[in-house]
Amino acid sequence: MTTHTTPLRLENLSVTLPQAAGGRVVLSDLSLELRAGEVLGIVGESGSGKTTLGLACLGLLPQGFSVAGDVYIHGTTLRSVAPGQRYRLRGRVLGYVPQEPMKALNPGMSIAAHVAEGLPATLTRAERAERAARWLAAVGLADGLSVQKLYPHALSGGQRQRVLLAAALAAEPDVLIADEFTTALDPATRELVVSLIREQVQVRGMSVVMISHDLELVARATDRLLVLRHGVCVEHGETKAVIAQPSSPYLQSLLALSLHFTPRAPLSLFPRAMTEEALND
Ligand SMILES: Nc1ncnc2c1ncn2[C@@H]1O[C@H](COP(=O)(O)OP(=O)(O)OP(=O)(O)O)[C@@H](O)[C@H]1O
Repeated sequence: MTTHTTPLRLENLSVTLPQAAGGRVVLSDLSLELRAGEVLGIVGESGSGKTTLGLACLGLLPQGFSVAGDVYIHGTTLRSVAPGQRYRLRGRVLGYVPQEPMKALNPGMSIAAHVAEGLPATLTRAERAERAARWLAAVGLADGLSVQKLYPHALSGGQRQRVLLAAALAAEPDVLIADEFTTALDPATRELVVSLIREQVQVRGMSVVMISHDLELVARATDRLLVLRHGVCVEHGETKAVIAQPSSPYLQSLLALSLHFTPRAPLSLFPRAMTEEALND
């Protein structure tokens, strides 16, 4: 979609659980704007409302959840799009990498079919296969063409997570909502997929909502940070500034827990006594 409007805007968004599930407010009066080419990190403890926020942006909250306020996609409120039509936004406009790769893939669909789902209908069969293979390779599934023939059961959790990311990125979305998309990945693969996302941000101006428990990752991969607690925004601002000077006691304690153990410099594998320098002393 070629447009100069704001890709994603939330205006006083609140979400309440169905009465049968307790009728509790799980997201409270949230407003934000995500510009083209911007990466927004969402952090907060388990149950703070991160996934609910992602699903609300996609218009995919389960039936019975009530929503107050508005989600605007390129200036159009989701309210004006019938629930049955919202899937049309998936792919080229909104990309989604859900939190649970095991549940998100259809066991009866090949990997090729998953990646092809969000691609433009105008592409030929060969073009689809080529694009799918390219993106599967880009996320580190080296032999993209062979992977396409497989079914989800044949893949590990980390491979499934990468299939979901490849499927979302292959459609070249304006906004990518990635919910805990690195949990099953080893550190090298995590770096690979994060730099792939950053590349799409720079090259195409893709906007990203990055939901994660990994504060260290969010601190270096996002431009802006929003911290949720019990569904309420307790901190929101430029990532570097927020991390350097957190104003809420909650973020201060999260940072103390998450960053305290991160080594500031690579650790030497050997004690000084065993190094060449020490031997030559
Ligand atoms: N389908 C549902 N039925 C009942 N309660 C729900 C449902 N989905 C979410 N909730 C509740 O809404 C609150 C927010 O849940 P949400 O999944 O958004 O949290 P989260 O921050 O993403 O957590 P996590 O980090 O564990 O994924 C939680 O208290 C959760 O129990």
